[in-house]
Amino acid sequence: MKIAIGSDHVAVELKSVISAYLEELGHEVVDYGPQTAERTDYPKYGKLVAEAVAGKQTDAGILICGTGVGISISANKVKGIRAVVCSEPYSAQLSKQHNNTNILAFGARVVGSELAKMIVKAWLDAEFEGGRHADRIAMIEGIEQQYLC
Ligand SMILES: O=C[C@H](O)[C@H](O)[C@H](O)COP(=O)(O)O
Repeated sequence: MKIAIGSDHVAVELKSVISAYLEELGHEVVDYGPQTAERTDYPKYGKLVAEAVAGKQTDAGILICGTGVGISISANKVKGIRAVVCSEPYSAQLSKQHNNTNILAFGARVVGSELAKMIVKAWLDAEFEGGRHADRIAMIEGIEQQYLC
């Protein structure tokens, strides 16, 4: 898979660890920054990765900030994005199986690198189940049509 990754200043180091892990798993990684730990603003990188995923330049996205909250909220403002913030693998897995999430987020101030890898693996390995869940995604898209231009 081709995977977009982005963070803010808090998570530059964890972004490198996760990028290397993704490459070990055989994925192609596109790094949307930042490249240094100089203080910056997570909405910029949430938007860049969300646009890559929504525009189908990449198959999926991973976003990391201090908590994963701000950067996932930012990504979710882009039409077509279903970003989830997780701090354990179970929610990551179910977010793909039931909610067909296309961006995974987590917090560098919340999870360590080994737990982050487990969360990433659970998310990547899971598959959307469709059926009743597809009906609910269609309902989410209905809300999006109403409120996002
Ligand atoms: O949701 C926001 C993230 O956790 C940010 O990483 C955090 O707010 C950055 O805070 P600071 O600028 O104090 O490092």
